[in-house]
Amino acid sequence: MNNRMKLALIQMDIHAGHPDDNFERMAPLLERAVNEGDKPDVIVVPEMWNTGYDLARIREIADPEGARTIEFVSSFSRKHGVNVVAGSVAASRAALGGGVTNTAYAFDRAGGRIAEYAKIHLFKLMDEHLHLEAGERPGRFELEGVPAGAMICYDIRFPELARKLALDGAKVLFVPAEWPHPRLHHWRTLLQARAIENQMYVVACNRCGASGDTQFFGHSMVVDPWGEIVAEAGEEETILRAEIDLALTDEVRGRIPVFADRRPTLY
Ligand SMILES: O=C(O)CCC(=O)C(=O)O
Repeated sequence: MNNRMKLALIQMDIHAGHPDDNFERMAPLLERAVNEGDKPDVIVVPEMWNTGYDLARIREIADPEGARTIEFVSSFSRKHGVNVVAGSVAASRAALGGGVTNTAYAFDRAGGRIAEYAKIHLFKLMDEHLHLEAGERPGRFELEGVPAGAMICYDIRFPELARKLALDGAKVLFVPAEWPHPRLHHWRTLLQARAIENQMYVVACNRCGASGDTQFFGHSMVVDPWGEIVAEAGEEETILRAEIDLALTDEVRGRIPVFADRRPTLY
């Protein structure tokens, strides 16, 4: 992959409460991502794409131990030799007495699972805390030698978590989301802020469409370490493509030495 990384972000609609439908929708979108245009190095998909936010039925419809998702995405990655940051899915856990986590996975080109992290901050405005179990570990991983991190949706409101991932070396932050109207300005501003303050790429894949009264605006985005928007989708279902140059992270970190200038003993 050298320093360049080709990205394909699948900004898809999700049918809340219907995992079979969502697996059926995801399959052709993944195929399009690798077969149309330049083959990407990394595909990224949104948050909770298997179930959507049918939280009242989440224990019933979640993927037991993430097994279906793992098999589905891993075999796709292996077949096409592509990395996939597999968004997040609702996964039920026998170890949590059937409790459900909002879990992100990543797979390498050989289909190997290289990351697993569950959303740490549950979003009370949508009652997540009443139905889901919170994750306990940050999502730091390596993607073909590139230090990376993942933060799911609401987690991006917590700059300490992004900073921790950056201090642990992350140069690219992947953000799977289901971020709705009317908070488009929060979404765009927070993604740019996390990129600027941590001098890293932010690759954010949001869903589009509607669930009940909630409208999701899409606007999946790739932001560079200088805070410039490299690519941004509109509100429709689409595959957003971008190519990033990871050398820019070191260059920007050299230009304004934020990490060297930190004074953590004071805060
Ligand atoms: O923080 C927000 O405004 C949106 C968060 C959200 O929708 C989520 O975490 O699912």
